Amino acid sequence: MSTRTPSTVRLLVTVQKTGLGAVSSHRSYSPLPIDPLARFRSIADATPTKPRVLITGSLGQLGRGLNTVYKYMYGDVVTMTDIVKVPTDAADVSSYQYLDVLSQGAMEEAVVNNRIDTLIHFSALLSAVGEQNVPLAIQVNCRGVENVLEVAKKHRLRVFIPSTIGAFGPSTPRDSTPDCTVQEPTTIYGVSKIYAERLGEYYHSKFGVDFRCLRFPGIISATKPGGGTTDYAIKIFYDALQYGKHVCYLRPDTKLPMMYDTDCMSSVVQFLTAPPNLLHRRTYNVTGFSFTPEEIATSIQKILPNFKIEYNICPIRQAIADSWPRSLDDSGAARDWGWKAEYGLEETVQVMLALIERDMAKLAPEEVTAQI
Ligand SMILES: NC(=O)c1ccc[n+]([C@@H]2O[C@H](COP(=O)([O-])OP(=O)(O)OC[C@H]3O[C@@H](n4cnc5c(N)ncnc54)[C@H](O)[C@@H]3O)[C@@H](O)[C@H]2O)c1
Ligand SMILES: C[C@@H](O)[C@H](N)C(=O)O
Repeated sequence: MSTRTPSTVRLLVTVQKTGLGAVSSHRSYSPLPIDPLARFRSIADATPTKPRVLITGSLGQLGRGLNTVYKYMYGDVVTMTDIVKVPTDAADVSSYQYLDVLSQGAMEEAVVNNRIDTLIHFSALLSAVGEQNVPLAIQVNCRGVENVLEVAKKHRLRVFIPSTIGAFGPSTPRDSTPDCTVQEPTTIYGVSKIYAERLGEYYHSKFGVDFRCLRFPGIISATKPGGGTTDYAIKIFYDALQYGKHVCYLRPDTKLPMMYDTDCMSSVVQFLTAPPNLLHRRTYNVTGFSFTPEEIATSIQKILPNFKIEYNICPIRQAIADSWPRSLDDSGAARDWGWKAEYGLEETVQVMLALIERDMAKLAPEEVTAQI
C-alpha cells in the first residue's frame, strides 16, 4: 500500500461499493448522510467538455486525490508531474512525467505535448519545511509560480494556484477572516503565497490570464502531509489507532481552520468550472470547520474512548499557528459560485478513522509507521 494513496479515491471507491458503515471490520461507523460522489457527478454533467489538465507537484498530499477525481469525472484527462519517483504500487497514477517547475522550458514542453488547457500548480514548500530552507522555498514557491504564469499566458491556459491561511499574519483579524484584509505573514511560505496571489491577479488584469486561486485551510486527508503546521490533524488519527495516544506539538487551545480532503477536491473542480462572469475576484477563501487539538481529541474519544492526547509544544510551529486565522469567512465563494463544504468535524473524524483503520488492517506495523 502506498504512502500517498489518496483518501478521496479510497473513500469514493469504498462508499460506492459498501457504504461507510461497512468500511471497518473492527468497529461500526454510522453511515454518513453525504454522497461523496454526487458533487463530482453533477459538475461533470454540467460541463461535458473535458478539460486537459496538468498537475505539478502531483505526488504530494493533494495531487493524487485530484487526479482520481478528474478520472472519475472525465476519464484520463490529467498529466501528473513531479520531481519524485512514483511509488511502485501506485495503481492510480496513469500518466506521469518528471517536471521540475523551475524549468519554464520543460513546463512549456509538457503543456504543448499534452495539449493542456488547465494547469494546476501544487508544487510548493509548505510552512514548516519552508522555514527550514528559505532559499529553496523562494525558488520553488516564487520562481515556480512565475514559470506557471508565463506558460499560462503564452498558451492561454486556465491556471489554478492554491494559497493558504498562511498568507495571513498576526495583524489580520483572526476570526472569520474575510477575503480582503490585512496580509502581513511572518513565514516565507506566507510571503511567497501572497506573491503568487498578487502575481496571478496581475497576469489576469494585465494579460487576461484566467488565474484562479483558493486560500485553503489545513487539509485533512488519509495521506502523508508535506511538512506544514496543520499536519498534526492528520497524524493524530494514525496515532490514535496505532498507539492510543498522540503527542501534539501545538497547545491544546490552538484553534485553526481545516477542511476534509473531499471538500477540498470539490472546491477546486467546482471553482475551475465556474463561468468567469460569476467571479468577482480571483482569490477566494474556502473552509470547512475550525477546532483545537483538545476538541479533535474529544471527537476521537467518542469513537475511541481510551484515546489520550499529550502535549510537547514545538515553539516554531506554535508561533506559526498563533499568527494564522482561527476561522475563515468563505461567504464570497458561497455567494459567487455556490461553494459549500459538506464535512464537519464529526464526519471527518469518522471517515478518517474508518479509512485508516481499514488500511492498517492490511499493513505490517512498520509500514503503518512509515505512512506518517
Ligand atoms: N495540504 C494542505 O493542508 C494545504 C493547505 C493550504 C494550501 N496548500 C497548498 O496546496 C498545494 C499542494 O499542497 P500539498 O499538501 O499537496 O503539498 P506537498 O508538500 O504534499 O506536495 C508538494 C509537491 O511538490 C513537489 N515539488 C517540490 N519541489 C518541486 C519542484 N522543483 N518541481 C516540481 N515539483 C516539486 C514535491 O515533490 C511534492 O510532491 C501547495 O501549493 C500548498 O501550499 C496545501
Ligand atoms: C495550512 C497549509 O498551508 C499547510 N497545511 C501548512 O500547514 O503549511
